[in-house]
Amino acid sequence: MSRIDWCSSAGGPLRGEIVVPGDKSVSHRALMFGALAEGVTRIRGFLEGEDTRATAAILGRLGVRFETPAPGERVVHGVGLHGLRGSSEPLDCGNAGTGMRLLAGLLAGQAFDSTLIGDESLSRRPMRRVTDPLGLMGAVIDTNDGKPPLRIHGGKTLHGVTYEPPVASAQIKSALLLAGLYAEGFTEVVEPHPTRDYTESMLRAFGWPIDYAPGRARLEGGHTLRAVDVDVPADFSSAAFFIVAACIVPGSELRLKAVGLNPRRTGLLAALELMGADIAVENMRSSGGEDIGDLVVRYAPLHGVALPLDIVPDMIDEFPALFVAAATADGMTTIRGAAELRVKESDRIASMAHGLKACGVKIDELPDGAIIQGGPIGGGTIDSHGDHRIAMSFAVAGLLASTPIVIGDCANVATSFPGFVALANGAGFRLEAA
Ligand SMILES: O=C(O)C1=C[C@@H](OP(=O)(O)O)[C@@H](O)[C@H](O)C1
Ligand SMILES: C=C(OP(=O)(O)O)C(=O)O
Repeated sequence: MSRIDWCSSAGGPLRGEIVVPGDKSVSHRALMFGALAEGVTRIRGFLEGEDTRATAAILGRLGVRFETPAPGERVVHGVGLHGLRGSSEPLDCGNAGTGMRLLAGLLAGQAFDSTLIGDESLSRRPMRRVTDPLGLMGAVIDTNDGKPPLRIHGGKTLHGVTYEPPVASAQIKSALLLAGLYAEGFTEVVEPHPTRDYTESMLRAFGWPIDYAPGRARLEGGHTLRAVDVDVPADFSSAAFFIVAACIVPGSELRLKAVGLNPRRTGLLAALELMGADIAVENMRSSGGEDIGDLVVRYAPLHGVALPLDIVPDMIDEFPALFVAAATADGMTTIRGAAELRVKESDRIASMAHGLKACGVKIDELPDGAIIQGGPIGGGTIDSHGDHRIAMSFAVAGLLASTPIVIGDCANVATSFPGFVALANGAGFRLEAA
């Protein structure tokens, strides 16, 4: 990947209507369930990001045929639960933790061996959180001291377990449920806090019997998946950068259309409302069992808060953007209970703290969060640490900075948000190549 640096200058207000790209979590899962189903699955609104394309490429190596009638569309020719064929080559998940952890569960139940690899960032991320419980089900997976590559031994008989993950993680839950499709008996996951339930809802839509309620999911192996079309909503996590931008730049009024509003994703709205934001949800409707709606975000002065612990898992990918909102708010914001941020594409607490300090913001790192003193933001040169969400968050900070913010290493934005720069500049950002 060639290096890309950005320069974000004071801009705005943010005006007009935008549609952000399709949801990453839903796109990964639609590919996987479409591949394992009997019949043809049509996906609309598919995220053309590097993470989801890596998952499609892996499934292609395993014998699944895809068509791309137009950008954002995929036709998946399902091979059935036992129709994948092995690949002697390593399967490259790129930057995607979701891709690797879900595929680990899916591949643990196959008759063939597989090796999952990832880029430098993914190769540093913890995998025991999935390989240990998959091991309890009878899977055999070798790791590099708990990190990728994952060498998954095929031909193992899996059996269902009841598992209580130590951290709230939809990736852990989903890996176990995917392995559970191939296991004898029942697989049950009981979570410390409910996480996004796309795996459960999509399994049901594809005809697999599953019992689930927030925080609990249970299924039995040995059924069949039947192809069904999937409409992917716009990704709330991508919308988050524009939501925060419109909240903090005076004079803004921005409509984000048809955004996925799964309640396990929208903690940022609750956090910003506590801080004084003016965000309205309009045209709320249901599509494929998911809530979607338009968000109308108007500028309002924000004030600092002590973030309630129970909304943390519902906004786990939105913290870098929230750090920026807190840095511009009046007063102090305290974030706790978010240690998971340290094991994302970068250590997001450290990345945000270093970057905000470089822009003159007073921020104290905590092991599981930060204390941020809001006030004016200065310019500076910061490093995204190759993390898409850090890069886009500092692009938002640049809107209010007294001098430009130069953001290093932004190519990874293409993993989750292709077209970010053009969409941002169309809405009022002043973002250019540095
Ligand atoms: O299941 C998913 O699609 C995801 C789950 C979350 O990770 P964890 O399961 O590690 O919390 C999130 O951070 C990631 O971007 C997508
Ligand atoms: C954490 C993220 O993704 P993943 O775990 O799939 O790499 C993210 O997109 O913020």
